Amino acid sequence: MIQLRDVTKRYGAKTVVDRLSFTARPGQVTGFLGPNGAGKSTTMRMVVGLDAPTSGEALVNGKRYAEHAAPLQEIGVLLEAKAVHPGRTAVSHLLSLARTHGIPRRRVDQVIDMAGLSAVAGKRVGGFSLGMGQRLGIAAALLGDPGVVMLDEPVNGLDPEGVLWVRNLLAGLAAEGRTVMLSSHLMSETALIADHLVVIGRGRLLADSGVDELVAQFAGGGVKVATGDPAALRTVLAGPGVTVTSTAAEELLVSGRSAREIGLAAAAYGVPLFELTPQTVSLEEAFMTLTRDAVEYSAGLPSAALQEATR
Ligand SMILES: Nc1ncnc2c1ncn2[C@@H]1O[C@H](COP(=O)(O)OP(=O)(O)OP(=O)(O)O)[C@@H](O)[C@H]1O
Repeated sequence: MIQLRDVTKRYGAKTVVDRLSFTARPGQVTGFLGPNGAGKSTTMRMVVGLDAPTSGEALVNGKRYAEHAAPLQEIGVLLEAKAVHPGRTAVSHLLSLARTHGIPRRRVDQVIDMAGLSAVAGKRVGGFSLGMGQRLGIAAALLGDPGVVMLDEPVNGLDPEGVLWVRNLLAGLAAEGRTVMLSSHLMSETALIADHLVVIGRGRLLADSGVDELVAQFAGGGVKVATGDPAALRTVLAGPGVTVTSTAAEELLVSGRSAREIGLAAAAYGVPLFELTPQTVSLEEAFMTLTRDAVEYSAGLPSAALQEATR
């Protein structure tokens, strides 16, 4: 489990993480989302003790990272811009990591296999593509067979096959009861991988809920109904909490009734329907709505953040 409790991080006068609290739970993949500069990497660095919170605490399985006797066996991480000596081979890199943490050689072979790196295990890392480098980083994160896995932008630079591989791998790790957290700035992609989403903007928590709930929250766009008799349907549906607007000659937009309720009411009164479509917004639209005031720079008009910074 990863727990953030009221964590604030300031660099000089700039608050990068602002009283952030959330929990990434075992058995789930938690997507950690936010636009560029939202504070995701800083938060992850605090979880593994690479940065210290100004206030609050970041805990891994109930303890601060440094308090664990064998942290690599507790939490495996992939952080951006991970330094691997380019002259080393994949296997020598993993072996040296394993040796310093008392991990047996056979585990190195296992993670090389899991990461699909067997064919290039003896090749120098300097010649690796971005995707192979990501796979090596993920292999290193899994080396200690940790109960918690935290990956910063793991699908960055991966081709579709690589993205699918990460998705299956993380789902498998969560199914084994591990805590899995990954960061991204792409909500639609993350929603396919994650069960739970934590969204931040300018260091603040904007959403912390299941993927389905978050989608439902933003899907409140009503139901589009096409009918041969709009006037009759309006009469049939009229009632408290129901709003009906006309969008075209034979088309209505209904709020306050589900597609099922509308269909049943129309059938009961013999009103013909040609279409019944719940209006949903795309996840990317939902994400932009959520983070609109929290992006550091947006195309065209300066965002609130930029105006503040230049004030
Ligand atoms: N050491 C530092 N000193 C000063 N400011 C910093 C430092 N590290 C990060 N920041 C600032 O903190 C903010 C959050 O950065 P962070 O890298 O955590 O965001 P992020 O959500 O991971 O963004 P991205 O998706 O672009 O990687 C940015 O404005 C960044 O410039």
